[in-house]
Amino acid sequence: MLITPRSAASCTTSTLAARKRIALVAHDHCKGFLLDWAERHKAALSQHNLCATGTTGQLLSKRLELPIESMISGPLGGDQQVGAHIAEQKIDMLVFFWDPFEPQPHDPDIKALLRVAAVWNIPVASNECTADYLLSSPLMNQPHQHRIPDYNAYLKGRV
Ligand SMILES: O=C(CO)COP(=O)(O)O
Repeated sequence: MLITPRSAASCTTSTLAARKRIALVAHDHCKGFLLDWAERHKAALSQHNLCATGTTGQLLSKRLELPIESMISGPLGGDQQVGAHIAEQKIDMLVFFWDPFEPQPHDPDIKALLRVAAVWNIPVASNECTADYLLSSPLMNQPHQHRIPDYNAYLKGRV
């Protein structure tokens, strides 16, 4: 039996530019890993536009000395802010070292962020190894067409 993706009818494509808009996020026990990873990849990251949740962003800009747009701190709404930017197609890629060992007070926000990243089909790295693979992809520095929800068709079907 051929299984058609449920959302196939309401998808379209969009192009991720060669210069990506990358969001960087890490939970407290993972911040050291993200900072070390980002420092190792500073040259590659400097080719892109970077943003981050509040604390992560402050630490990263100190360490990397690169321009980084810092949003609100995660527990105060930063995950939601990043998620909103993804839904608005203002963020192309998410590197989120979330902590698999610690419960977080803003767990619903974290789930929502990861969900919206899946909805908008952007590349997501949730650990260092995947982040290495992502950054070494040839697609990092070239335009890349990806499938996204067709919002106009979605609305048309609802009103
Ligand atoms: O809590 C976070 C992600 O869920 C990260 O927030 P901070 O970068 O402000 O610590």
